[in-house]
Amino acid sequence: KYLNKIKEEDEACRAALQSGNIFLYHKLAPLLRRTDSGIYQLPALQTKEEILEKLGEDKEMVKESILINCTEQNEAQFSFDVGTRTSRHVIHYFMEHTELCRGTFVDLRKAFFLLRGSEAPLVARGQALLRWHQTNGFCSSTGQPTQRNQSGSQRVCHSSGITYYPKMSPVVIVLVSDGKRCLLGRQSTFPRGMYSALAGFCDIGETMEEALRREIAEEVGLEVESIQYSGSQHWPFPQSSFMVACHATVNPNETHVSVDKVELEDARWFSLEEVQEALTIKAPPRNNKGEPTVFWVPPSYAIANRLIQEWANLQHLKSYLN
Ligand SMILES: NC(=O)C1=CN([C@@H]2O[C@H](COP(=O)(O)OP(=O)(O)OC[C@H]3O[C@@H](n4cnc5c(N)ncnc54)[C@H](O)[C@@H]3O)[C@@H](O)[C@H]2O)C=CC1
Ligand SMILES: [Mg+2]
Repeated sequence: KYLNKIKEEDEACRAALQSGNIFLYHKLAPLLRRTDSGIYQLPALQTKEEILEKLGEDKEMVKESILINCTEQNEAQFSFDVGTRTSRHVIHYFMEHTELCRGTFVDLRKAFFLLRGSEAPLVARGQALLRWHQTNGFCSSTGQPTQRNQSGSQRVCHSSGITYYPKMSPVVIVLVSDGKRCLLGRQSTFPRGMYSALAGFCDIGETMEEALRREIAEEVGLEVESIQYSGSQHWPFPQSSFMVACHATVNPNETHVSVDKVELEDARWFSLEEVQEALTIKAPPRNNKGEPTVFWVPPSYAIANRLIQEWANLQHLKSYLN
């Protein structure tokens, strides 16, 4: 309820910013802090904190922070990008003096690896909102500048009256099984050796089930028999996707895979043993060019990993019951 109030009411949001927590980014790379015990955290700065005082004449720009969420104690959480409009000397200051807040700006993919628990989705959400504001400054109907509300939950073109809201693209991600094996594929842009569940963007007007059946037919030429919903995830790469994750089965007598080579470099069936081995790999061994040398699957922060883990667990349960 409080979150909704500060999202909608500019005055309440300005007040919340005074005592709220701010997470810093530099050109969309979040600031992480390494604790003495070697754990990485997302430092929550306060408006009055020394590092923000250093914004000097740009200090007013902290008001451009975007509301991300609020804690259970009703502390508002904001994201602020020091690398976009702040003047050059301030950016210099941040890049030179990040040790002041004992942190460094790191690429979001790396941050996903380093952070634990709820901080990874929070940092992704903060970045997604900053990115949306940075790329939606103009109305696509009139070409006029759009104005944000204080929280950043929307932008309005006062000339056309159009209100724009932060956007996500729905994607269906599916782990196909024939009862004994599961189907994984890789795009040529994936790191070497990494295979994942098949995914695809939903077309406008499609249901999730229709998108799933179409994607599996297009990418590997298989006909899905049954679908089971597993979970969902906001995915910030390369832009905000809303990942809907499902398990699906195919007829065990109709498992011939015909790979669409435009979309995928390879797709094939994997046994439980192969999958189990891959799930134990935290960091794949690499050759002297730095390329992974074994079959591995996406890390635990990706919903693909959860699908694969669930499938392996189910196979275990089935073999136990037999
Ligand atoms: N979180 C996870 O575990 C995983 C996430 N993913 C994500 O799923 C997404 C979709 O997977 P793909 O196989 O690449 O999709 P895809 O099979 O639909 O193919 C991508 C193509 O779809 C078209 N397209 C249609 N609508 C689009 C839109 N709104 N945005 C961008 N392209 C659009 C483009 O031509 C693009 O080249 C990717 O962004 C990928 O990062 C993929 C695998 C695992
Ligand atoms: Mg795809």
